[in-house]
Amino acid sequence: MFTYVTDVHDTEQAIAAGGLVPVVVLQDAADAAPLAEALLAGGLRCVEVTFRTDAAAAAIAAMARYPELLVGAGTVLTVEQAGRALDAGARFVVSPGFGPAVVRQCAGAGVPVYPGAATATEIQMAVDAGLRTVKFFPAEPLGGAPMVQALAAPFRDMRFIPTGGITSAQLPAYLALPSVLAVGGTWMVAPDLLAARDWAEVTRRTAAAVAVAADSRKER
Ligand SMILES: O=C(O)C(=O)C[C@H](O)[C@H](O)COP(=O)(O)O
Repeated sequence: MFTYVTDVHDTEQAIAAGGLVPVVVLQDAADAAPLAEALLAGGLRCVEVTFRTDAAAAAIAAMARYPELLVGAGTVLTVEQAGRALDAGARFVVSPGFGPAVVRQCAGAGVPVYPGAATATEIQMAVDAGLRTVKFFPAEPLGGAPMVQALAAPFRDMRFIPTGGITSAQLPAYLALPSVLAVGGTWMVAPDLLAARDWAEVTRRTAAAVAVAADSRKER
């Protein structure tokens, strides 16, 4: 349980605590507050709001008002987006690939940044940049948990947030790996649920995922 995150280490601990990063695409920032409450009711205290829509910055600002929720920004492709994310109160930043300018900007601001990495070369770029956690994207098409395990072998200090094509069914295989910090995905916050404002179903899927994640961790 945490109420306030002060540095990179605390942020990673907070993300690792639930083992899940719901990846949200919000069309309307007015939905941010009910969504935050639905996730919290499901037992999750972390969310990634993607810059796939114009509502992202306002949604991050609305969710950042919940002190028990760790709110990050996703799909951050440019320094302009990163700046808006940080101004809105994002406490971590995620990108689909490795963007040196975004990584430098976040590191300079002291905000944890998790760039996407799909190959050993990209992981080595993250090592060069002084990072110790990357998003592994797109996880399922790239080979899933066995691929993470294979990549983790030479990168002993690297932690991974596999994301892309994952649902509850694949969660245990990923979370059984000590190198996996958390698993990201949209299945708890699927676009059809958000469009229908079906917050009860978001809470139900979140609670189910939280339970699977907790069980999977016991296997480590
Ligand atoms: O937007 C980004 O920055 C991305 O890198 C892509 C998302 O993480 C995936 O789209 C996750 O979505 P699912 O595969 O539905 O779980």
